Amino acid sequence: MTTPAIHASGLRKSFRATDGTTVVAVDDVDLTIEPGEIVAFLGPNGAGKTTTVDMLLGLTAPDAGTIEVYGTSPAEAVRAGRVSAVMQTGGLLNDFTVAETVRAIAALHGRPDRVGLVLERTGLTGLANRRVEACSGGEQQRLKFALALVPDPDLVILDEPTTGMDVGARQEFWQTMRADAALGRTIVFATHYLAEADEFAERTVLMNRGRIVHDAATSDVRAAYGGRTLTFRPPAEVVGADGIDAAWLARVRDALAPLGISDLEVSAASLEAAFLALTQENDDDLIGAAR
Ligand SMILES: Nc1ncnc2c1ncn2[C@@H]1O[C@H](COP(=O)(O)OP(=O)(O)OP(=O)(O)O)[C@@H](O)[C@H]1O
Repeated sequence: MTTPAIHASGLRKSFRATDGTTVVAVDDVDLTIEPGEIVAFLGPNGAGKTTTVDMLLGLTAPDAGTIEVYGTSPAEAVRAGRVSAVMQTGGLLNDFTVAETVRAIAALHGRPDRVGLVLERTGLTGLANRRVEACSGGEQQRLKFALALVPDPDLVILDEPTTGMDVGARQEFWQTMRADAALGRTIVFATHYLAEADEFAERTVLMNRGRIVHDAATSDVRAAYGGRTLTFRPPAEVVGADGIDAAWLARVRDALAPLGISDLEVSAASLEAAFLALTQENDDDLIGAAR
């Protein structure tokens, strides 16, 4: 049996808020991730994604529960170079160039041989001599990803890596990630963006209020909860500038009526519908935050 990349059981973490109340950030989370999986942690603000990621990386100690990363403690796995992270904020020195940054981290890891390769993998070779402060937000995140790849880790954990990027930069970032994941690395990422889970992750772990409310193949999440909506493509000749020809739609409704179908709506099934359904079951109040 292979050792799981991550095996966490009964994880709990609470914080004391400034008003003296206790916030349960992570509440009894069990999670096993096998080597080679690509997993999205999806959830609204405050769901507990970052706290979970911090515990997986050994940055925060759980109040209760156990975590093993490749059969050892998270801190040991990080020290051994088996796990790397791309965090939301900070971590880069503005005065360094891209290449100097990668060289400095490679020296720390004793892997100067990896500099050229990781620059190339992350599409940064052409920007090697650009100062960090002159790089766009997307380029800086790619640089962080390059740094994470220096020790050639088995597992990369990314905490909302594309926050603040425009659509183009996000796509570029994920293209880089996708190319790397194809080489067999295990990837776990936290995101607010449903589209990112949908496009990139084979498995989606949906968190809300510190708990895992759903954990399944991303396609199953959609099928189970968003799949109630019927969609189809009408023939081109009935679609005009104002939408679908009303008479044609009426014929469709008449044809479906004998099948017991009513209130037919033409709208795309989406992971968003699944997400809203799942978090609604868990807590109505947080739906606004998820949008
Ligand atoms: N250091 C801390 N002190 C007090 N409360 C905290 C601390 N860290 C997290 N929390 C609280 O724990 C809960 C979970 O936060 P966490 O950052 O893990 O959620 P998240 O899903 O990553 O949210 P976001 O998407 O907004 O980053 C929130 O209510 C947050 O306010």
